Amino acid sequence: MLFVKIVNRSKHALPSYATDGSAGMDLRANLENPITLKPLERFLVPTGIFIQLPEGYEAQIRPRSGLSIKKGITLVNAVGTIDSDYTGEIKLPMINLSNEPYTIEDGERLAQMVVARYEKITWQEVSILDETERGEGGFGSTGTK
Ligand SMILES: O=c1ccn([C@H]2C[C@H](O)[C@@H](COP(=O)(O)OP(=O)(O)OP(=O)(O)O)O2)c(=O)[nH]1
Ligand SMILES: [Mg+2]
Repeated sequence: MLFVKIVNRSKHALPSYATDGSAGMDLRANLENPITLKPLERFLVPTGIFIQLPEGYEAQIRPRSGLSIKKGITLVNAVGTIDSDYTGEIKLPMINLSNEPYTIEDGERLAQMVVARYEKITWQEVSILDETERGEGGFGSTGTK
């Protein structure tokens, strides 16, 4: 069990796992007034949540699949990274990829947060890399279907 400090300045309950097996906790908009995004409009939505991750951990902010496929509402940065030393408010850079306006309501679940360990590396500079089965092949090198 990993304990993580959180300050909740939102009007909403702490983010929580929806089911025992959920990887992410849903994050809610914390808004004074609803925000309407026109097609292709972006807005940095506040959550009112501030967290302090232990060193060696990050939080990944990921889109919600339902909202993205049904409404075209997603994160403009694809996956957000919350650094362990970031103690500011978690914000959600949302974009409307549909061709209709979309109104974000206060308390709406817009994204999900997954806490993950990461490795810090030290470069070992070499002039040539080891041979592998794939080598430099990528971008469809194994076939298209
Ligand atoms: O979706 C996001 C992405 C980032 N952040 C916060 C936490 C993160 O630690 C900080 C910086 O994020 P990032 O490194 O992605 O942004 P940057 O554009 O490189 O800004 P900086 O120069 O502050 O690192 O912004 C969010 O609240 N939401
Ligand atoms: Mg950065």
